[in-house]
Amino acid sequence: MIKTVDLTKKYGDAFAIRAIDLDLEPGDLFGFIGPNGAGKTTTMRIIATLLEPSWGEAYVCGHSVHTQPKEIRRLVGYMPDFFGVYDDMTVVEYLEFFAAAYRIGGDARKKRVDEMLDVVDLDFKRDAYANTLSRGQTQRLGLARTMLHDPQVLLLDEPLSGLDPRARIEMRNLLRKLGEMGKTIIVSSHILPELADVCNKVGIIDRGELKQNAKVTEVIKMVREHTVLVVQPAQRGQMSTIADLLKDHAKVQGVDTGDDAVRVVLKAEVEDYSDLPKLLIENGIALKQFTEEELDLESAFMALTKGTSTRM
Ligand SMILES: Nc1ncnc2c1ncn2[C@@H]1O[C@H](COP(=O)(O)OP(=O)(O)OP(=O)(O)O)[C@@H](O)[C@H]1O
Repeated sequence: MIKTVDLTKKYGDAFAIRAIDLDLEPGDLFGFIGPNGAGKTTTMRIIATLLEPSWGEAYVCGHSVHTQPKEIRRLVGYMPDFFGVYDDMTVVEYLEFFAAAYRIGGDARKKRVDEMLDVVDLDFKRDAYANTLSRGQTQRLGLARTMLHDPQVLLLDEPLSGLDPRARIEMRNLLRKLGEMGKTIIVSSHILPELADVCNKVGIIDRGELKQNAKVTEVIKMVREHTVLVVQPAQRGQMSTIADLLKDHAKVQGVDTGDDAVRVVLKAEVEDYSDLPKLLIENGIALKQFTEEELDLESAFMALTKGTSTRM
């Protein structure tokens, strides 16, 4: 559905994006994550045919941005990170204005506008002036406008930015709903955890280069250098015995005794650690918990974009 090959944009000597290869299938909800200035907007604007690449290719449904931009524009809806709404228009008038620009006329226009207001849950504001909407409502209005021509592909630039927690949840639910409608969506953010649970794939971009591009669970695995086990005995008094038994084990890099569990950091190359619980049980320890610690997404993101935190 969306494919980019060696996609590159240079401004002077500086690379805004460098050799980006993406391959998204119909129905993918792709989280495009990176710090400010990483190249997310540049990539999306090229796919939307609003910007020409320096070299490389981008295809939407097999159409090339170089040779078939018109076909692509019909298929794509692009929502920029900031857009203005007109002061003197109500929500309905605003959408009807853009529907007219898409040459949707007559009854079809009214029907389409009503459908979009329903999808983004903004019907209750239909007669309100667009400039009186909250940031979350404005984003939803922007999304409705982006979808007026029923694009199969949505490119949404930071739709969650500046939203309060409640509006964020609403927008995430809306993204899920659009995914279920079968749209192929690229949604950008500079915060990985905020998107990870709605997207099926994520790409992490830093300084114009795509660092990781895979399913959410795979990305976490890739950035995880060491497996960490959380070991909790049935009896608290046995924590120090666990630490003593494991600290010099050949597969263990180190142990860290906490309040109610021992964290065991395995050596980087270790994959099979099935002998460790066996060893503990043989030494008379009843285990309440023996699990891999989940790597939180914030740490994963920071590990992948090392040294760029000052640019965020
Ligand atoms: N017109 C331009 N002229 C020169 N440099 C540009 C231009 N547009 C973008 N850049 C540079 O290209 C790089 C990528 O910018 P881009 O806007 O794609 O990043 P981004 O990931 O979308 O960031 P943000 O989250 O801040 O929007 C940045 O270093 C930016 O300064």
